[in-house]
Amino acid sequence: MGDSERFVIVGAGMAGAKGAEALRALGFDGRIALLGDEPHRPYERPPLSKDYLLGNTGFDAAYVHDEGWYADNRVDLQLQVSVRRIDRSLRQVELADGARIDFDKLMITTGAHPRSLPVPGIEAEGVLHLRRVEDSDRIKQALAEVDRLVVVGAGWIGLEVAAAARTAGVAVTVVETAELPLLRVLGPEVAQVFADLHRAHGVEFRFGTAVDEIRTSGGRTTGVRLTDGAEVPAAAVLVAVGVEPDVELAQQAGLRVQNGILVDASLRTPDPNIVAAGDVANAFNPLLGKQIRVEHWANALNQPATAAAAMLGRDAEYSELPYFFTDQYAPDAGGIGMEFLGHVEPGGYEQVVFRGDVAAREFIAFWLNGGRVVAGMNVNVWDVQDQLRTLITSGTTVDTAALADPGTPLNDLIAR
Ligand SMILES: Cc1cc2nc3c(=O)[nH]c(=O)nc-3n(C[C@H](O)[C@H](O)[C@H](O)COP(=O)(O)OP(=O)(O)OC[C@H]3O[C@@H](n4cnc5c(N)ncnc54)[C@H](O)[C@@H]3O)c2cc1C
Repeated sequence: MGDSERFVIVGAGMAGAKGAEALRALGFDGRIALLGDEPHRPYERPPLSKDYLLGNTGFDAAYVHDEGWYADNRVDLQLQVSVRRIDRSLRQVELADGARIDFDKLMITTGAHPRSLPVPGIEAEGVLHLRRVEDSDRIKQALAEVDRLVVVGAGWIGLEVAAAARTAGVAVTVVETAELPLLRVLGPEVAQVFADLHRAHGVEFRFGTAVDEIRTSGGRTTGVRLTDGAEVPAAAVLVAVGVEPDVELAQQAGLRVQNGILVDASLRTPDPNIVAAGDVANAFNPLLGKQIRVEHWANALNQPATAAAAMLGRDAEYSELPYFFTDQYAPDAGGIGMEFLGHVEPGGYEQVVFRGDVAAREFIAFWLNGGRVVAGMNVNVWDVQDQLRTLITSGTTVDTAALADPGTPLNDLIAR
């Protein structure tokens, strides 16, 4: 490893910034170029659907590093720079303007973008998506102007924006093809908790139906028509139907792509000079024993350290359980803060056990498979993540009555 080596990171979001940080923390002394197509230095996206959207925090609070950090750490941060090609044989990336940058090792952290909806009217003014700070600003402005927001998709982002809109006094209709919000990720038992939460705050759900057409007048949206024939008038429509990983560069470079860039547990692609991390990476997780692409903040925070180690030729594996958090409505207004740890497949668990008061939204839910806890979610209950992690990774067969009993410390359930 010489001083003249140049490592390039494509994608200046959370994972890219953490990748640069990890390289320096691991002692890499060569050149680092961090290339991003947004006009801002790397920032965190969770506030964009929560406190930033609500105006409770400014954009400054979202930056991953302060402005001076990049120069202090000799990270050549290049913004508004779009990489259009990776040339593996020459070990160069080509920018949109044709300029080329050599690399010895490359980390791809291009993230993901919102999935579009293939319906007429999708291009109309007032149809919104949410990924970047500019999107959040547009939604904030819409919430100040419209009486009703239609949210298409009852996933995490759709629900968080629904909560922000209700908090801002805007009427909300959520359209969802499934029969409950978050059904695919949580299953019906816990999905019901989120349906109840939002109904209690005045959200109207249209389940079991999809958007057929976005209605427009003079190029502006006037609402949606649903596949069941119903119409919902609204001057703003948020399309929140999931994201797609930004894999084009990898695909064009001949790397293996399948729901993200396929990488091993060390986050290596089959090309020894290229690794991937964050939302774009479909990595083998040794704890789960399978490939998984995780679209969550903690993954973008932690995975790059393993990718950086791989760039430096060191042995490291990323074997964290997926972790996710959300905040919906203020805690003093009957809202929830929750953390989720583990992984549940649709239909891939046998039972959900609740501990605590579900009606009061203060509980822990445990998903069990084969008598073992495979995932857990603490809702308005804190400081249990370490115990949950140990419970899941220990593979202990648990007594469900004791699991449901708040009087039994979680640690007592873990086989020693
Ligand atoms: C509104 C919102 C709320 C969220 N809330 C939560 C939450 O509450 N909890 C949670 O766990 N997770 C949450 N997430 C998910 C979390 O933010 C993501 O997992 C995380 O941002 C992924 O980071 P990343 O660096 O992998 O990708 P990104 O953040 O997408 O960054 C990738 C960057 O690469 C750039 N890029 C792409 N292609 C190129 C190219 N060819 N050339 C140059 N640059 C390129 C992109 O423009 C982008 O800036 C939320 C996400 C959003 C959008």
